Amino acid sequence: MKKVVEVNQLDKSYGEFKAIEDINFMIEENKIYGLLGRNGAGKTTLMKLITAQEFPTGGELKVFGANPEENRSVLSRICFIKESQKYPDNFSVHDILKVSKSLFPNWDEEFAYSLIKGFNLPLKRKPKKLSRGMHSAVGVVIGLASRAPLTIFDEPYLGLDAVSRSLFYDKLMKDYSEHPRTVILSTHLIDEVSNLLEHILVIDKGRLIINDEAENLRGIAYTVTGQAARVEAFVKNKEVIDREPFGGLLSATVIQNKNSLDQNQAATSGIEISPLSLQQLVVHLTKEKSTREGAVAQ
Ligand SMILES: Nc1ncnc2c1ncn2[C@@H]1O[C@H](COP(=O)(O)OP(=O)(O)OP(=O)(O)O)[C@@H](O)[C@H]1O
Repeated sequence: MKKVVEVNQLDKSYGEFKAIEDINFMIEENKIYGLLGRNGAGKTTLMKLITAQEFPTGGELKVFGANPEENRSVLSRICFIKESQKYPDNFSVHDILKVSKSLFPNWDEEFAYSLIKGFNLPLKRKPKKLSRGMHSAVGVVIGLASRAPLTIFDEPYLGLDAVSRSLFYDKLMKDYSEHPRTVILSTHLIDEVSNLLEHILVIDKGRLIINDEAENLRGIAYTVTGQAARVEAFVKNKEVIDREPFGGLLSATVIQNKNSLDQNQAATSGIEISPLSLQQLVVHLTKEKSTREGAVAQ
């Protein structure tokens, strides 16, 4: 297993404010990572550190085994598509593709133009004249066609409609299976992409609170719903991360493997057990009243 990114005790402060605090993780080659968290959690800051657009104030960061700062051999292997990516005003979409081709050694011209067609992008139009969704689609095309060994998408689809987002996910999956590479996808549309993601990193207030395989997370939390007293009895001694009462009913969210939940007891008490989606799990773990920081980080 090759390490693409290694982060040890990483800190990034802006003056007194700690945007990233004591983060440790590793990104392996040829996997799709989801970088998730609330607004202002520190996701973009972390991506900027990895791509050497910002510099750490503490700790160690290695990308492809080296410090990425002003390191051409590292940076030439990265494609970072940012939310609201900027392009020169006088460039047409065609010009942007031409420059991209010269920047990315693995660029696939044919793939790029097939994506342009798929997203209905007008080649001669300048960025200022593109709709918001079209503007995002240009970034998506570059990110995919770059085939960069480390491709990072930071909320790449502002304004992209559901059809175009679905096209993005399909193309990403298909191309990734034919040309494996490492992808980091930061998004708030977690349910939409949860099937694509193989490993999940969740940041909350600058700290890493989840670092786990998506598969493991799919089975760690359940919602238990039923008559309030029976639910309370059922969840006694279990780790409850949320309680939502309504009328005489209670919906409690527990962190527990379903296999170790007593299905018979649930059935006889008229309790329903349903798995929490990745999005619900992230919401539960990062909402304000949560005091679970660090609880599930490895
Ligand atoms: N240059 C800067 N100077 C001061 N504070 C900054 C700077 N850049 C980012 N921050 C702060 O660092 C924190 C993390 O910001 P960041 O952009 O990394 O969040 P994010 O997780 O990407 O959020 P979003 O989901 O809203 O894009 C925020 O509080 C932000 O205001």
